[in-house]
Amino acid sequence: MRRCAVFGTGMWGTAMSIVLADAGNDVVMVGRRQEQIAAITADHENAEYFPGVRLPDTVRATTDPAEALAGAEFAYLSIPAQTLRANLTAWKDLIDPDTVLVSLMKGLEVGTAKRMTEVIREVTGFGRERVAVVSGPNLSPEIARRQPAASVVASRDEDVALRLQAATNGPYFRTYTASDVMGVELGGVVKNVIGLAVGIADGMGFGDNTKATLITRGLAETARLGAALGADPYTFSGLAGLGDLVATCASPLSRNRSFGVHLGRGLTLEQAQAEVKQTVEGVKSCEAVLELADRHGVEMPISETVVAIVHDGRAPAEMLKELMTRPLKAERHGH
Ligand SMILES: NC(=O)C1=CN([C@@H]2O[C@H](COP(=O)(O)OP(=O)(O)OC[C@H]3O[C@@H](n4cnc5c(N)ncnc54)[C@H](O)[C@@H]3O)[C@@H](O)[C@H]2O)C=CC1
Ligand SMILES: O=C(CO)COP(=O)(O)O
Repeated sequence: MRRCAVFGTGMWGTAMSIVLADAGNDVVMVGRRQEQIAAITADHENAEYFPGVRLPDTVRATTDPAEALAGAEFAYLSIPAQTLRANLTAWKDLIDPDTVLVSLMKGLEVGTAKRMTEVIREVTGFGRERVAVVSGPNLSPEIARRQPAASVVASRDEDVALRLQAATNGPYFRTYTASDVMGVELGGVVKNVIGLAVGIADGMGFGDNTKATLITRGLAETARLGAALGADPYTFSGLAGLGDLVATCASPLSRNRSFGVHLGRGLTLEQAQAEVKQTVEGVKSCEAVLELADRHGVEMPISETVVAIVHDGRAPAEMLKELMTRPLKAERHGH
């Protein structure tokens, strides 16, 4: 039986562990809190996140990264993006020479604006055949309850993508391979920022026309950034682009969208943070997205609006007015 390590015992690490076990893998989760780890192994439940959802018997947990990594074919990383560099620096010498690192994260590193696979390669020195990403419309509460969904497994190495597809595909989780690692990652990162924007609009009391406009123009600015960086534009109409954007912007289960709703209703950043306790990647990553856009001369007006509201304390109503009164232009693909 194939061994998979999953770093992170939060919502997505737990849901992916269920997927991997149901797909026939032996799964070892790595967490930090002893009592949570013990409960996952003994009670087969991660009650903090998914009470009543039974984890398969082939899932166990440890606080010891070396134990989880021993013999692991794939190590999935599901921790907050801003903690990846420090954690991986501590773990890298424990990784077997054949293990492939798989990012499940949807954030950019603040300060460097690097994607997670870039951070992984920089910290470990691994070649591209040892790094991959999984991303798609995968709200963890639905996946943990085994509702059907699909996702993209991307690696620059075709053999790795196929092996990862085989390992990750299961009865209710259908995986598609891709080679456009950058596009798949950018889709997952920027959809969180657009999810915040849609949430803000919702919190301000606007309806579906406003939200559809933000989703569509949000996808346009995502694709514009991707094209400038060298990603495949078609990736953004796939599961890791449009698919994830729709799931996030439509669902009350999305933390990014919910966070936006609080801001739209007039809560401050701190008040919204107190309401949404789990990782909300868009809050930090939106600044890094803009940095990347600036570096490449790409206009991202919705992301700019989100940064202004989230980080500069600008009023949502004032920012919306600015967004609506930008210079008029033609709607063309890639613009
Ligand atoms: N929840 C979801 O539906 C999905 C989440 N993701 C991505 O997965 C990543 C993780 O998100 P979630 O599991 O939802 O977040 P979460 O907040 O539920 O869990 C985060 C986990 O990381 C751990 N953690 C926090 N700080 C840490 C640190 N400094 N060092 C080591 N571990 C630390 C926490 O203890 C927790 O186990 C994010 O990048 C998110 O965008 C991707 C797809 C779906
Ligand atoms: O990435 C996700 C769904 O694909 C989860 O979105 P949130 O992080 O906004 O909850």
